[in-house]
This record gives sequence, C-alpha cells and structure tokens, in this order.
Amino acid sequence: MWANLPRILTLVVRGFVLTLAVLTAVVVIRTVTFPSYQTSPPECKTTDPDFIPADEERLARFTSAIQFQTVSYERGVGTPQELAKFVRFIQKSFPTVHSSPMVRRDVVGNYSLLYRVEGSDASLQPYMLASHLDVVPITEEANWEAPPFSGQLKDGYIYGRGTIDAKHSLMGSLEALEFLLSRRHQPKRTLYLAFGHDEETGGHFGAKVIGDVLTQRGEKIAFILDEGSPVGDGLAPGVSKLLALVSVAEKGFLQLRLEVNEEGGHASMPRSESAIGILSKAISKLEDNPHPNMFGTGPEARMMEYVATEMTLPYRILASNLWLFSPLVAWVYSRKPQTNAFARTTTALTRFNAGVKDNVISPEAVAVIDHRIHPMSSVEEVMEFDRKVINDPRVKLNVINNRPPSPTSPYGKDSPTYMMLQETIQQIYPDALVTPTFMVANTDTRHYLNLSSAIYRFNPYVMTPSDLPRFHGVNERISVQNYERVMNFYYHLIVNMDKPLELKRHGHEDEL
Ligand SMILES: CCCCCCCC/C=C\CCCCCCCC(=O)N[C@@H](Cc1ccc(O)cc1)C(=O)O
Ligand SMILES: [Zn+2]
Ligand SMILES: [Zn+2]
Repeated sequence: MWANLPRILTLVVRGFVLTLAVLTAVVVIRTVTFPSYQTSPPECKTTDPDFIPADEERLARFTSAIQFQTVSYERGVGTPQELAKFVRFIQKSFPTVHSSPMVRRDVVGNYSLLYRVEGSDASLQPYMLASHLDVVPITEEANWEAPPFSGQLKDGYIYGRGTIDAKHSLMGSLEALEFLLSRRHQPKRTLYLAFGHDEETGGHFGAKVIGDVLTQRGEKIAFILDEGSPVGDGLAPGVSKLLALVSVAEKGFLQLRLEVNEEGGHASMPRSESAIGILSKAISKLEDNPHPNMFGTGPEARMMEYVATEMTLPYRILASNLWLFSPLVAWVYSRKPQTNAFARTTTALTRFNAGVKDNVISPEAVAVIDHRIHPMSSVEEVMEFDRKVINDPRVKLNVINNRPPSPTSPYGKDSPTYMMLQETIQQIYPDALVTPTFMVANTDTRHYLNLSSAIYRFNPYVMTPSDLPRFHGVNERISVQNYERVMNFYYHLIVNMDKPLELKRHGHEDEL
C-alpha cells in the first residue's frame, strides 16, 4: 500500500489537472463561440424632419403636468380634485387627439382615461400603451433642489414628482399621438392608451376597471407596453454599454401583517418576554435568513446570456458559462440591493408599531412585511419559508395582499412584438444592447393579464445607479434629452406598429 502511494498521488494529481484542463477548454470555447443575441440597429431616424423636438411649448406642457398634485396616499385615498383638474388639462393640451373622429375617449372609474384610436385595418389586433396619472407623496421636501411640484427646469433637468414615474410616458405618448394625428396619420392598427389613476396604491379603482371594460368588450390585445425598467447606464455589472432592460415578467408580492398579542401591564413588573420582544425576534430572524438565492432559474439568466458577448472581462467568461459559474454570479448579484432583487424573493420590513405609553407594557405589536416574489417561486412557498424561519406560534401571520409572479411574455427572435420593441429602442438608442429581464416592482399590468400574452414593461429613458433613489424619493427628475427620447420612442413605436409584425428570419408574415 505505502509503496503504491506515490503512484496513487500522481494519478490523483493527473486526474485533477486533466479535469481542470478540460473545464478550462470548455469555458474558453464557450466564451469565444457564445452566440450574440443582439441585432444591428436599424437606420437611426432621429434626424427625420418628423422628429419631435423638446421645444418650449412641449416642455411647458410637461412642466404643467408635473404641477398637478395627483398624489395617491393609501388604497382608495387619493386626490380627486387634482385628478379632475389634470384630466381637464390633458383634454385642453392635446386638441387634435381630443377632437379627432378616429379617437374615442372614455373616462373610467371616475378619473382613469382610456383612449381608442381607430386603425384603418380592422383585421389587425389592437395594441395598448399604458401609464398612470397619479404619483407617490413627497418625502423630505426640504432636501429637494427644486420644489417637488414645480416642474422647474434646472441645468437641463425637469424636477418634480412624476417626471420619471410616470407622467413622462403619459405626456410623451400623447405628444407622439398629437404629432401624428395633426399630420393626418391614421394608424393601420387600432391603438389604446390606458392611464390609470391609482397605480401607486395598487390600481384597484383605475387599471382594474380599465381591464374589466376591455374584457367586457371582448377585446384581445396584440401587445401591451407599460412603465417599467429603464435603459441602464452602469446598472448591470460588467456591462459598459447602455443596456435597455425590457421586462417580460414581473415579480409577485406578498404583504404580511405580523401580530403578537401578549399580556400587557405595569412596566415595573415585566415578564421575561413581551409582545414587542417576541415580534422583534421574529422580524430579525426574517432579516437574518433571506429567501434562497434563485439566480439562474428565471428570466434573469437570459438577461446575462443576451449581453454575454458584449461584457467586459471577467464577466464575459462568467455570463457565457452560467452552467459552471451560476453560483458565483448569484453571489455577485446578492451584494447590492438593486441586483439582489433579481436573485431572490426579497423581504422588506415596512411598518412596525407597538406601545402607547412609556410605562405601559404593550399587549400588542404589529409589523408589515413586503415580499417581492421571484418569478420561479410562489406565494405559498414564501409563506411556508417565513413560518419555518419564525418558528414561533405566538407570531400570527395575516395576509394583507398577494399576487403570484406574472407569466413570462414571449421574447427573442421568435417573438415579432419583442423584436419590434427591440428595433424601436435601437432607433432611439442605436448603441444600446437590448435584453429581456423582469420587473422587481409591480405595475398596473397585473390588471391586464387576461387581455394579452405579450406584456412588456419598459421606460425609454437612461438611468444611472445614482438615479435609482430618485424613484419615489427625493429630487425626482428627468433630463430634457431623456424626455425628448421618450416622445420620439412612442412616435417610432406607433409608426412601427403599422408595419406587419413578422418573423423576419423566416421571411414570412406572421400577423398576430
Ligand atoms: C442587473 C440589472 C440591474 C438593473 C437595475 C434595475 C433598476 C430598476 C429601475 C427602476 C425600477 C423602476 C420601477 C418603476 C415602476 C415602479 C412601480 C411601483 O412602484 N409600483 C408599486 C405598485 C404597488 C404594489 C403593491 C401595492 O400595495 C401598491 C402599489 C410597487 O410597489 O411595486
Ligand atoms: Zn409608476
Ligand atoms: Zn411609482
């Protein structure tokens, strides 16, 4: 035995070296031969005479739109008077849209707007562009560089609530339609514009009712585009080019109320455990035990593959070889909140209430948890996980609200609508990569799921990592250049939707 030891060791080392050599060879071959999912951009049309400039008049209209304080506070609690004023402003601001015999406008659920622009070819299924009229309340007003409802133009940026979420797309799509209709353009394909008035509190009285109206009409929609992920500049690790993130799915959510009821009493004679203490332990267990990393099991893995050939080293090697490096990429993603949200179901503690007086032991403690559920998980799985982690029957888990993750819409070369969207994005951003991904937050599209199987969520403006906190935060703003891109994106989209939606690779028409 001992005599053979050197021989055995040599064999083990040789086996190890051989395995390493084979793995390295496979990794290198896959990296250099990995297919590119990017198509060359179509001719850039932004120099067309039909280009929509962000001129004084259009900027003034956008500024005015920001000045309406259409805040949604809680479910069913909004700002009806502001919404009514904003609706009248929209009507006055786009006279051609509102007087065209091709356009039917319905006010739905009191303040939401549904426009139908009649196409000339009734055999084509309509499509829908969605946005919303409402905004979230302001935070830390004193820290804003310009008043939050001013729409003030400062150093090339328009400041105010709603500039990126989502009055840009509401106003931008109406500008594009006004522009086209005033040039006597009649679309071939019928187009809907759908603007809910309570997206920020779940869309229960706006988008939900719009969805019901369209369902009652028996409408089937070829594709829906709503607010969503942006064109990222430096958002994704290893990608130096602009990255247009088209969300083909969205996470689900589960909002839970955690409640503990124990005996209260005089603070001078406390028991060893209190309602507050028991609940604190439960929520700190939830924070210490994140839901499992699921990176590589959903559309986020496709996102890596779509951009693999364009990534900088060493990310290119990792993204081309997810079969081997998925756990490493998962770890890289889990290090920052904005990428961690793609890797797992997240846990956010959003409320914590207990106690009424300094010398009274509170008999009750309540917390709210907002989970965003990874597309490959489910409401039941999340609930089960939480129960196991908390492992304390004194903590009651009550479901406030929940939604399963959305279905995934078609993407890639076999999807004419996705390819049309990609082409339109490249008309505005010729150098950008386009990739499918999923939304880590939720949109009104959850109320439109039965209308279409091709639902996309995309914001046609550029965002850097330092812009992300402006979402629902302080100093929300959009650059004039980005607002111009938004208007022209919708203009190109409406024009492109008149072309047949075809699978170009196969050279035949595949009309939806
Ligand atoms: C690897 C690539 C990294 C890319 C980083 C991506 C950044 C994403 C950037 C922007 C996200 C923008 C999200 C915009 C839409 C937000 C909409 C929203 O806030 N919706 C509410 C809806 C809601 C849900 C549940 C409720 O009870 C009320 C409202 C939300 O909270 O999700
Ligand atoms: Zn929004
Ligand atoms: Zn929002």
